[in-house]
Amino acid sequence: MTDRRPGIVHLGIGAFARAHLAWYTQRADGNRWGITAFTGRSPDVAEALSAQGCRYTLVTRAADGDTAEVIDTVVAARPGTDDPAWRRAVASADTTIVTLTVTEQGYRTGSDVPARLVAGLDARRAAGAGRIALVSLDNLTHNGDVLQSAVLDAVDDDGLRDWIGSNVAFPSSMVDRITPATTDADVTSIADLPGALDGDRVPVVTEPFAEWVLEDRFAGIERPAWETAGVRLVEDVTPYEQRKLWLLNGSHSLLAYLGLLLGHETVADAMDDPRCRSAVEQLWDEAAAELPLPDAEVAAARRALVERFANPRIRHTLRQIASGGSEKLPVRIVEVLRRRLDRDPAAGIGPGAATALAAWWLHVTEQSELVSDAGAPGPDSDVHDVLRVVAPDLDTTPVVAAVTAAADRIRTERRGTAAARTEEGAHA
Ligand SMILES: NC(=O)c1ccc[n+]([C@@H]2O[C@H](COP(=O)([O-])OP(=O)(O)OC[C@H]3O[C@@H](n4cnc5c(N)ncnc54)[C@H](O)[C@@H]3O)[C@@H](O)[C@H]2O)c1
Ligand SMILES: O=P(O)(O)OC[C@@H](O)[C@@H](O)[C@H](O)[C@H](O)CO
Repeated sequence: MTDRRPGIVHLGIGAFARAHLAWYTQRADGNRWGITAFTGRSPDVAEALSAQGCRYTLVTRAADGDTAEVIDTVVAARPGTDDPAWRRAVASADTTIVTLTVTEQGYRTGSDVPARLVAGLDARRAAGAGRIALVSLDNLTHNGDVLQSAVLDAVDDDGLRDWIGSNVAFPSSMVDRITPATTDADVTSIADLPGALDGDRVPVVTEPFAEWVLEDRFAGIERPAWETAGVRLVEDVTPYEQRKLWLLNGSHSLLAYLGLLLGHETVADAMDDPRCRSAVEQLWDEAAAELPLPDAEVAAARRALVERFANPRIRHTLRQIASGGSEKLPVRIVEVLRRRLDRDPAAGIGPGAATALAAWWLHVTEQSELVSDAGAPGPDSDVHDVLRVVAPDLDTTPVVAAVTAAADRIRTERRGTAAARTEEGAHA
């Protein structure tokens, strides 16, 4: 039995929530809070976690070695299909926080996430359980506002809409900790690691770095003392989320598409390729020009990213990051470009953004077998089809010319890579 108060309900208990939310909650001083976790789709993680008492090993993987700790903040794990349990958990007076990691798609038209939240909130209103905060931990701009709109769009009862307006807070947050999908090799390799849970089937491997900036919108809502664990509570999360989305996630997407085209498998491999690295630096220069932050802070974030991306022991696969580009590129790349052109229409698209869009175009057309993205244009797409999906307002002659030229350069680099491989093969 746990002595933790089951005050947090989480939807989408994947690797990230277990490396971030659960870890921060374990480190917080004061009352011990627990998480009732629901999977977003497949029940597998809930079943595996339940089979081991919901405890699991968090492996912190630094460039020079691993450390392990057992996380015990998840107090129950349920399949997302268990609707009665979901309603009960959200309606419980113990619960004051609902957190989500449901990917970018979870907020889009066609997702069932908003309706599930509304069902839970309706049960809470009926139970008279009081105020609650819904906290998105997904990589979206103004994720709290996006979540609020998605929830309100799914409500068709005016009384419930009014209740949500008075009783539900939607703080935005910036979350950061590179957490790749756990591999079978990870499961095997932790068996002998001191501090690991015996026989763990669902460990999580993450990097040493962690950051969480959270809007302080919890008036009348109890929450863990996350600030004692290093969480920064702020009035406005905007500059922090822009720093993270435009520098980290933007370059991740660029590395994913360009790196896959040039034959790389992981972020660290791609970062080691001067062609990818110089495109990343160009993209960062373009983002830095639009960021409302002191130069020194941006420079420090860039230095930290070089070190984090180069960690050779974190196998963050480009294929994982490449998924869902049609949802990710508008937020990570196109938003910066739009601001650049608004500020100075003569500036044109920068080389970093042009390379990122060109690489995505070639990814969807020349590597269609790797594409995992329902919103992506098909394998016969031209540059206009690509822009129509991620930047319809930017289908202009200069943008088309720059993206086409960048695509030509990448094709030439690909031919160079293929020729070098053939030659290496001949000499082997
Ligand atoms: N992994 C990271 O490094 C990282 C870092 C920061 C933020 N995030 C955010 O967390 C999200 C999840 O990452 P993860 O590493 O835990 O992935 P994961 O694949 O391990 O887990 C994803 C979870 O989301 C659920 N899900 C996926 N699509 C859904 C949908 N359309 N509707 C409802 N639920 C859905 C899945 O069932 C699963 O429970 C990311 O998309 C991102 O927004 C991840
Ligand atoms: O998790 P996704 O699929 O939204 O994006 C892939 C990565 O860019 C992302 O997970 C980063 O690793 C993460 O945002 C780091 O904090």
